[in-house]
Amino acid sequence: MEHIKNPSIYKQPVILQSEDLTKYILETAVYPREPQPLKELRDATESHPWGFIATLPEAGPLITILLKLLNPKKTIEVGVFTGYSLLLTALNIPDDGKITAIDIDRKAYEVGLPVIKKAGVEHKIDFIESPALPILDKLLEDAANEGTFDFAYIDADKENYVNYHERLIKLVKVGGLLIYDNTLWGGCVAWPDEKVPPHSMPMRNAAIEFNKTITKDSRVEFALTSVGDGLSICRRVA
Ligand SMILES: C[S@@+](CC[C@H](N)C(=O)[O-])C[C@H]1O[C@@H](n2cnc3c(N)ncnc32)[C@H](O)[C@@H]1O
Ligand SMILES: O=c1cc(-c2ccc(O)cc2)oc2c(O)c(O)ccc12
Repeated sequence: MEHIKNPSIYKQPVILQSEDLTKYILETAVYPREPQPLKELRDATESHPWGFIATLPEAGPLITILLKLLNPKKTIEVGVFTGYSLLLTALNIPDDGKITAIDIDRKAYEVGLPVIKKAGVEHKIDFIESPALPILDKLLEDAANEGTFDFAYIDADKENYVNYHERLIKLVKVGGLLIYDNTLWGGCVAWPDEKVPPHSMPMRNAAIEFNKTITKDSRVEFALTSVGDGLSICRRVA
């Protein structure tokens, strides 16, 4: 992750503003039911200097239920890192389901890859090492790709969420889901500017802009949930 210069400044408060409540949820309802491969991948990620940017395990059960309901055959992920959300998806789609997984950092993906292989789901994954926008644009050059994805998970550079949405809304079918992570940015979205640490401003402002854009977007139903670091769940309706 050479593009982020100082990891410590990115650490943020927990969304629930209560360490106790977060601990309660994790210990009561998340860790006891977390599939072993996901636990292993989380352990492998702990030694990574950027380990804290992985999708929070609190988000796992909700995403799992949505995937089970949707039973997606064709999915796309923007922002893989070591693969927590990727493995979660791979474990919860059918055996012939496919995930196009895009990230600029193959090294981080390789941290989780042995766990993904051991879990027997690597055959579902097509990992592409690249910035995501040109890949999405390339997919859209072929009209046959429009409306073919059942599910998209977006957890990359927050400043590009609006740009990802404009492309993914065309790639995901009507009835399909798009889930965006970090859309409450540690709660900072609700704070006055002067309370927000300067290093948090760009991503906090990007989250505010994204939430405003999606609220106005009549092509989706939209639930902004305080799960994990804020999960925006969008269902394409038009
Ligand atoms: C927060 S992490 C993803 C976490 C992942 N979903 C998980 O569960 O561990 C963000 C990832 O986005 C990637 N990224 C940043 N900018 C990107 C871009 N323009 N295109 C593709 N990936 C990008 C980073 O390399 C990083 O691995
Ligand atoms: O602290 C972060 C930083 C990111 C991040 C920064 C720059 C990029 O190009 C991509 C991602 O992402 C995070 C994240 O997804 C998270 O759940 C917590 C913290 C951070």
